[in-house]
Amino acid sequence: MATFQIEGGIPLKGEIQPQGAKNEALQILCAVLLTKEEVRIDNIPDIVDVNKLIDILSNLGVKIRKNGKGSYSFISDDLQLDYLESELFKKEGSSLRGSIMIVGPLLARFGKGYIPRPGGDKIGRRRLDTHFEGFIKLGAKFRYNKEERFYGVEAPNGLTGTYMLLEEASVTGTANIVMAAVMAKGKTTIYNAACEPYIQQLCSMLVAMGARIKGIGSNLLEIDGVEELHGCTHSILPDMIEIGSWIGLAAMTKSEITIKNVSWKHLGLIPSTFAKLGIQIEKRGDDMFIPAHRDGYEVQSFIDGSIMNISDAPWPGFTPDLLSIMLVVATQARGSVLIHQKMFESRLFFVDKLIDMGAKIILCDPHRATIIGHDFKSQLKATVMSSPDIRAGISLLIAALSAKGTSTIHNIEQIDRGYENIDGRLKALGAKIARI
Ligand SMILES: CC(=O)N[C@H]1[C@@H](OP(=O)(O)OP(=O)(O)OC[C@H]2O[C@@H](n3ccc(=O)[nH]c3=O)[C@H](O)[C@@H]2O)O[C@H](CO)[C@@H](O)[C@@H]1O
Ligand SMILES: C=C(OP(=O)(O)O)C(=O)O
Repeated sequence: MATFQIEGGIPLKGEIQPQGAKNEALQILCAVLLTKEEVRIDNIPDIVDVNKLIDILSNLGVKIRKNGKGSYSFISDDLQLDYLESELFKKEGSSLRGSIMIVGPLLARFGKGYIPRPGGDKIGRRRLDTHFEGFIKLGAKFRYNKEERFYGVEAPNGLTGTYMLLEEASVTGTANIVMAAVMAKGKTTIYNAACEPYIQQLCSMLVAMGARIKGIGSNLLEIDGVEELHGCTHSILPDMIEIGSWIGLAAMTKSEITIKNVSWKHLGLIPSTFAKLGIQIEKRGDDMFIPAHRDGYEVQSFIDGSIMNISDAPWPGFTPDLLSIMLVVATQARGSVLIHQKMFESRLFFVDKLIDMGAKIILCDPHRATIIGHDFKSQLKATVMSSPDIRAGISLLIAALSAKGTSTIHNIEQIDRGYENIDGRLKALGAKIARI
């Protein structure tokens, strides 16, 4: 278990280039299984979850060539499907959430797909019903081994397009079903599809490979199945959750930071939601400038004067992955705010650690926390903590960077799952952080 030691209270300054998006990379990497031709992907982040998925692809027999930093080519012309029934796959497949998205492409191309219960953050129940109900609608037979928690779908005679209304707009569920449907016979209509930028990117990549998809960007996708898909090149967007993390970090540590090439048009409600906490964000071309908030930042009020409430919703709503960061930033705001995490059940328990550090937080229930900001009149105090999940981890790191004294964060593997060389990049901005 690795650990960070952080000396807090030092304002940072400089430029940061956001990494390629973790959650887009996980979808795009699975899509390489849909063709025997070469697929080149650029801007792949060098993070634990993505590297684990690349290892899974390699063990499946995908030929992988590194072209340079963040750029790989993949050829899936001779896959070893036996690997899917191996003990190694049970271990590797269950170590991240993104592995679930190999099932759709394998089902589409080879008529079978298997997966152990995938890992990822332990932030509440993470059902897979949407994925498997979609595959069943396309004609697959489903089985689940409860003992081994191993899922399987098979369709030896291929899949057939149909209409489906998803129970939830699941992100990985939509990606999986789309990838299964692109080579099904006939037309598939998916209503209540997730439509966030990374799903749009996946669909655009599939179109570049020869798929026929209408409605990209909306929650109604219409897919006309094709016989086969071809190679393509694809570049991954900057990671909007990482961009949000840098905004939060800049505000809470009173740092002046420029985030380069953020791809503004894909950020949705992220900038305006930080503005609700009074955080100033300046658009400079495609860069984002965060001034040093030397006089703090003030929570805005609703028109009727009621207490500010920040909550999540499926895209184009505000992403649940940034609520932990909003919460920590609110601990130093001027004013009070209610953070309501609607989508996940156990993502707010990390506030105990912030309360230990002196933050004023009432955890109302597992979904809601009220934060009474200190307005920097009282600095958080350094402490020893452990990172329970990726976004709580980065939030604790932000708290530690703003706190008085030296903090220790254990279990930083959780942060490494999704943030590339976070300590190196923080040091380049002037932070005092050591990996021990
Ligand atoms: C690898 C990956 O891409 N992970 C992301 C993906 O996870 P993932 O695809 O696993 O998440 P889902 O979209 O399936 O669901 C997330 C949570 O929201 C709930 N839910 C979802 C849709 C809905 O309409 N109503 C609803 O309540 C689900 O029950 C679940 O608790 O999307 C999540 C939601 O943006 C992000 O937090 C994860 O970072
Ligand atoms: C919840 C997240 O990741 P995963 O779905 O991979 O657990 C996240 O990225 O915040």
